[in-house]
Amino acid sequence: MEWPLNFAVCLFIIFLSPAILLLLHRRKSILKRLPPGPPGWPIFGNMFDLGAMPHRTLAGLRHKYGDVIWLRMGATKTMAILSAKAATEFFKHHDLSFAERTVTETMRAHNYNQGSLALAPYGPYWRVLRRLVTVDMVVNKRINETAPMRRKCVDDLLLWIEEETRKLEAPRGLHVARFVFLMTFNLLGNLMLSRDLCDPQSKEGSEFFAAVMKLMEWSGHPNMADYFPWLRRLDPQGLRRNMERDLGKAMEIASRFVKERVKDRQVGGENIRKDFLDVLLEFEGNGKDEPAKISDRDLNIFILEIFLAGSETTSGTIEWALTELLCNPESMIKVKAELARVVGPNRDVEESDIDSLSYLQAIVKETLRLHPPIPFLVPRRAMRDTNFMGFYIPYNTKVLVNAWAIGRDPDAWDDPSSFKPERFSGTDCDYKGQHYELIPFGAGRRMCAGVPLAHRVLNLVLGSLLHKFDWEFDGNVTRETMDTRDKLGIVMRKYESLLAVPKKCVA
Ligand code: HEM
Repeated sequence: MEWPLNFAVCLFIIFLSPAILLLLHRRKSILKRLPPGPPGWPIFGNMFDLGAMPHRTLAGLRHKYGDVIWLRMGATKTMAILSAKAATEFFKHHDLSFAERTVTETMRAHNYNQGSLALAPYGPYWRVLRRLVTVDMVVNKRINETAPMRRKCVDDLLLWIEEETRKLEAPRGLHVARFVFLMTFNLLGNLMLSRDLCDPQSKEGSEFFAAVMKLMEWSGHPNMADYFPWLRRLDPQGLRRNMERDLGKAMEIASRFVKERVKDRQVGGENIRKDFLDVLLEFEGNGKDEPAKISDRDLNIFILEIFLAGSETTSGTIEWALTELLCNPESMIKVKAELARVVGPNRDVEESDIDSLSYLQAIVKETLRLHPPIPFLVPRRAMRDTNFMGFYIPYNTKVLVNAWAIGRDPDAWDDPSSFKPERFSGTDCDYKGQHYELIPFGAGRRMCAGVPLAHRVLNLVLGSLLHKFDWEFDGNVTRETMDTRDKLGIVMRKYESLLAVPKKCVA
């Protein structure tokens, strides 16, 4: 009996094993299925398919390919996430697998990416900096202590606007975002270094401002070397060279600020003030899995980082909020009525008012929903091969989370393209990283570290501009003819800067 049994087993193995192998192979290739996406060109892939507004083009591709799509940008593998559902899956279940950043070629100048919190590899150094920012710098207690300083920066802003208006013979539109940008620069300068940087008297301040503007310019340019790594040495557009030069200058100025401070601390003791720079200088790590001190080079990089992260993003948001309010006068009337009721005519808006200004907060949320300043967040990168929503995402894939498309996802929002701050009334939906349909600050481990600060600054500045002035369109512009296109550089801005006419409110 034994022989026929063995024979049967052998037959079974001979005939069935190819079938089993075939099945296993098919299963493996199903598991290795990449997300769908547009076919692309030889060598260049989809590089030329996305145009000047990639956030909009990609949002449009969702109808054809679905919530998650695959792109080949030159030699770079890229996954784009286009819906609130896919973003929820990404941040809830796969945040760790994608906790690394993709670093562009320009940001490797002077090894910036190694010292930067936003770009640092996901590891002990990132953890130290992140803790310093979220626990020691922008924690509510510390922000409360610095509220008077922010109020002063906003007072300066209102004064600059008044003075500028007075200089004009006839009422003409002002480039509002430029003033807000300068104010934000001073505000961050005071938090970080306890000094105004856009003070006409400060030579170093204006040099520093000019250098940071250059960094923004170089880092916002699309760079061929990011798509074809073998072009890195050639640097065909010269962007890396420009960045090396201007980043070098900016770091040099930052290092002067640091040296001055170290001297001050030696003379005046350590308790004269406590700004972000003091926190960094006082840091003492265990020297094992974290550095014992923050190195001089990393200090300089960190200082720059705060300006890069916080200035354009804030001023761009205020510009969009004012634009939307001018185009939606019913919302303008409502928010001014709220300010009149809560703050009244005889005093300025304070940060302590923000909790009572729910319509103002809804306007900020609605502005960030429609116009997230960093529409693809800061791109992530797969730390390992990952199975994401049934697709195989190989190690090192770059991930673009399209916050712009997600904020306009018709499955998550009613009438998604309309500006309707009322949609937030009676809901707890906000941008603090728990509601994946609203992620202008990202979500998960690498979410914006400055949210508590940005939340206050945006509401305080917008509330103050609206409380102090009535705003009108410039010249012949109407809500129908107002230009509402956007353009993408280091952040997404209004294509044409808003020019608006301020008229001082009469009490
Ligand atoms: C309107 C204002 C702002 C917006 C819209 C914004 C948005 C963002 C976004 C989208 C990210 C990437 C998040 C992700 O990848 O999931 C980010 C990261 C970051 N932001 Fe902001 N930001 C703003 C203001 C600020 C301010 C004022 C600061 C400074 C205190 C700041 C500091 C940072 C830092 C340090 C990171 C990197 C976090 C990390 O990689 O761990 N941001 N921000």
